[in-house]
Amino acid sequence: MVSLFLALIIAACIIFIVNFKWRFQYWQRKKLPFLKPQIPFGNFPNFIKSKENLGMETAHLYAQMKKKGWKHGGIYILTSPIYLPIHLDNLKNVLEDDGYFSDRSVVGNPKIEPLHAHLVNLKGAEWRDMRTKLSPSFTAGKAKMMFDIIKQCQDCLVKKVENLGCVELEETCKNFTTDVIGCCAFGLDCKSMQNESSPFKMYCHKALTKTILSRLKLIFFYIFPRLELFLKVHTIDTDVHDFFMNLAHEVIEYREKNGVSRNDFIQSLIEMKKSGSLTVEEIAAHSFVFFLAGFETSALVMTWTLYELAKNLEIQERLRDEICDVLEKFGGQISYDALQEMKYFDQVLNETMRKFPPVAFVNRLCIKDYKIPDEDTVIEKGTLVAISILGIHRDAEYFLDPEKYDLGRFSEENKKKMHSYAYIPFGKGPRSCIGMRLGLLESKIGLCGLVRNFRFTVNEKTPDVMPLDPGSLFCSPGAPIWLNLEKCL
Ligand code: HEM
Repeated sequence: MVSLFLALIIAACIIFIVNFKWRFQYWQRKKLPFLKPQIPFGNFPNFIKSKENLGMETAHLYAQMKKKGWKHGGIYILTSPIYLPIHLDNLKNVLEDDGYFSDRSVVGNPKIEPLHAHLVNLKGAEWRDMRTKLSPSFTAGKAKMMFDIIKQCQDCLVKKVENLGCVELEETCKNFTTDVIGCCAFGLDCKSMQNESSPFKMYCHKALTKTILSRLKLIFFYIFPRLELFLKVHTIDTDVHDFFMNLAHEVIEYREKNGVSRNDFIQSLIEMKKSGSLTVEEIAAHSFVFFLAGFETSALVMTWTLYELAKNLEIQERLRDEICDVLEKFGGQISYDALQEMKYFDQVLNETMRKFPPVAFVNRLCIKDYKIPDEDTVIEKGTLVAISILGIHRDAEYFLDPEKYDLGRFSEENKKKMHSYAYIPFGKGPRSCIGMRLGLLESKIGLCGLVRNFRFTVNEKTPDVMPLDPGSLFCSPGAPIWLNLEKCL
């Protein structure tokens, strides 16, 4: 009996290993160079064991392939094959080729939870129609209209920190971007946003808090999307889902009943509803994506910028001088036009997003068999594709001494020489970031208020070397960044 049991266990182990070995030969069978995977984690052992940030682990894989001189290669997450383009031409083919790679592999199904029916998740024709409908809400003119609302949030931010002496950056910047989203995307009153314990802030926090179990669930259904639909899996807590849905319903009803109109994002969606092109549920979903896609990204741009400015005091001084000089020309008032004149500021933001792209990698799903030009390999329908933005941004071929924070890379002259795919913090091609202008504007307004008013230095509580957070899907700091701040006279 015991020996039968033992034989069964041994047989199960053999089947398990053979199965893995067979699956891990996928790229070999496809004649694509590949990095050796590890049973059972594939090429992401550290991310799955929560020891490394996903974006950073992908960047390491990119660097290994680059070192071997490959133009592209195959990797695996668990047993799922992922195609990783390295050469910028291969990358361009994926990002521009709308007919083969127009979808993302995402977790969260609109048929199960309507709040997921937003641009990041939508696929195929549904995505294309929605992108066309929403694009007019993200023009420079629309961003400009939101300037005053964001400026009020900036005033609150400056007030909040002025007597602190020392701040933890990420939390401070996230508070600001939550205020911006509350006001612009959900039409909340700026005053209500000053309340630290507002239900909006509480639910935003809850929506983003990920337990180990929920992270594993995300990875699992990211790899097996069909199972997610089959099992009708919920990825947003019901109370969070209901809160954001009800909030959108209430704001729309209030504005429609009382004839209230404001220069915010939700207003342009309400106008679309009036013409019959959006439903209330869709408005809720798009406001929600403003939060999901815009909150952490913009907060990270601010966080890493202030961190680098505190470490590079000359750059900080020069930036402050530019801000003060330009504002003097504009009567001391921060305005949309004044911000456009701050060219050194743009260099600072660009270099921050080069070194710390908030979205460190993007993914695509191959929707039709794709033959790689001039090669025998066919990327099969259903294959995941990863683009390592962090890997490209820290590639010494495009950015010499990539760890250095060097604004010269983004001088007018050097920008002209840069390959257009070597710097892609907002992605590229038809699915690139629709909120780019808003994200930049929001970060610039927040930073402008802080740098104009305070001198920042690194506090001793901040570690010398800053890792990335292994628990975050973004390029987030792995430890609290504390800065001292001193009021500028
Ligand atoms: C500085 C801040 C931001 C950065 C660095 C950033 C970066 C990105 C990146 C890398 C993508 C993926 C592009 C791709 O897959 O090729 C993306 C997509 C997206 N972003 Fe942003 N983003 C920022 C701010 C915002 C804001 C404020 C919004 C507000 C609405 C937003 C909304 C979106 C949406 C809706 C998508 C999906 C677009 C589509 O699939 O059609 N982002 N963003």
